[in-house]
Amino acid sequence: MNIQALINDKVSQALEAAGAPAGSPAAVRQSAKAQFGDYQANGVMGVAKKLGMNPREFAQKVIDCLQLDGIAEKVEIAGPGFINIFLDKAWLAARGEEALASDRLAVDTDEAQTIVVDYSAPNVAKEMHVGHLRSTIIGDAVVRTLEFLGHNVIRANHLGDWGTQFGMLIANMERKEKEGSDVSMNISDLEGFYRESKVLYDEDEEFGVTARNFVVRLQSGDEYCLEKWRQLVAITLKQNQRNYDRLSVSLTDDNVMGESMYNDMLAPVVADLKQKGLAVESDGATVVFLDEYKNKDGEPMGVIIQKRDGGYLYTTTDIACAKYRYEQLHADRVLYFIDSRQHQHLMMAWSIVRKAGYVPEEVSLEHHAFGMMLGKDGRPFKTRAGGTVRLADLLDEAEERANQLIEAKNPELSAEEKAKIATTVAMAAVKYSDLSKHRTTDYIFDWDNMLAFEGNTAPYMQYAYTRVASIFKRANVELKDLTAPIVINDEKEQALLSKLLQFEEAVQSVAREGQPHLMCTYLFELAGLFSSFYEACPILNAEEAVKQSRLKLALLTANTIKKGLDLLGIETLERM
Ligand SMILES: NC(=[NH2+])NCCC[C@H](N)C(=O)O
Repeated sequence: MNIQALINDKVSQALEAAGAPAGSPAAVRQSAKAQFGDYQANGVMGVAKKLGMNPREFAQKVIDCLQLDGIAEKVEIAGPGFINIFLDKAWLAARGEEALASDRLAVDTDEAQTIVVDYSAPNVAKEMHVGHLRSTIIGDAVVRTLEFLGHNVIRANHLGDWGTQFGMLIANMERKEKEGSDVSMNISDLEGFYRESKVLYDEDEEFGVTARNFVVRLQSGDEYCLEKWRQLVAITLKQNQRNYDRLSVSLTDDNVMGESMYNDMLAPVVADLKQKGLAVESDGATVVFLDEYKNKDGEPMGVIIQKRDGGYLYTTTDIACAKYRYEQLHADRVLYFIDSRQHQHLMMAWSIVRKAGYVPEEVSLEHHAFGMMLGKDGRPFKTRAGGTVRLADLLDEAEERANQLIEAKNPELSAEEKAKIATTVAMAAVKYSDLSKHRTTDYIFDWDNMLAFEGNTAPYMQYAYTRVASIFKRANVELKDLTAPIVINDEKEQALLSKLLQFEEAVQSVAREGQPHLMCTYLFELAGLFSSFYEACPILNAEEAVKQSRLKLALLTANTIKKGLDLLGIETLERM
């Protein structure tokens, strides 16, 4: 149950009953401090002002109309006209029992929408690097959350598998074949191969002509070129899959909807935009001028959708792609996890999409932008030699460091167990350190920080889970043995339970805002409240009924942390 939504509804009804215009916002939020209760309604003052009434008097009228019998034990006016709501302990306890009895923690499902999530999107013939890491793991966490809420999620890996670069790659493949050298390669060679092809392209005129010729042939569906292209795509996908598997990211080849997929749509889209009068010829190219974007001379900025040589652009593909996601996939909502430098590109593409009527306004196109990954020195994250960091190397290093950590912490474990813990902690650390930061800011990649057992880190959260779970091991009980009800006697118990019951609100906020850090913050606060509870309220030594009630709170905490981490794509361990 979403308690915030419930209270918000109740306050909205009370507002109306007290004379507020229909639809006046109740603005119910979680209270920031226990002294302000569990929830606070902030909407009253705004409405009172509109009605020309004294806000505190109006707040009293709203409270008189507020029907929270059995739900709240106290409702107060605070400050200039806030309403503070203190939930009833027995009501909370009953909700706790419901959550405990449910394998989805009594979280309601939403009315199912079709939601396309565009994430990961690496490029063919290039190794995945750390820049793709953010998109991949943030997107994955949001996908998991949306599916948990019952949505029909379509994972769209917008692979960079089309474009003029394939001309030079195919030309180089052909060259190598003619030389009789081996062209079967793995991706690490492919990176080198890409660079080699680029040098040839830039420096060898004849090679350049051949390469450009291959581009035209590829785009017109020439089988020889397509075959070579397929080879390049296949090698890339195989290598990417290894990264996805290591990170437990739920992407497979089936989720690839690369740029090439939209190739056949490009000419008709350009023709249609011309016919609608949106696109015009300009210097031989086809351009859409957008009034809402001005260049430095104050003139509308132009977006090229077809070059003079007939080639299409990244933007043309994104226009077609949005159209496809609405028309063919029937998306109700499309989320793009792409770095913030592509913001203007997307806004311009979508502006054209809307003007052309390809996607109606009620279908939201959302750019969930994220910042760059920086090194400790605050500059873009690079290898010591200054190159881009390969994702695979980064994951290797994480494992190495986690190995050392576990070796020092748990030398007594078997080698196998240590390895399992180290891998799990390593992947979790890499993911969590990214997920826990506000997505839009640049983020500083810091090994020591992410592997620390203190603070809002993966090891801390995983350990918090293990610790709570171990209380159970020591008590040697299962849920079915706990026949006594949850009873709240201590304020630490109440604070913990109230937080536990806000899990659904955390899930909803991630689904709505595409910001997994909201879940991380929630779990971190929850773990903190558990620690305070555990310090103040002995469990195993308490008398039987109290012990059982507290064990139930502990179990619900363990279940909630596990589920929350699971929605972030992070594994828990029974022992670490
Ligand atoms: N629909 C999109 N444009 N998705 C994102 C693609 C990201 C692109 N392949 C890159 O590496 O920058």
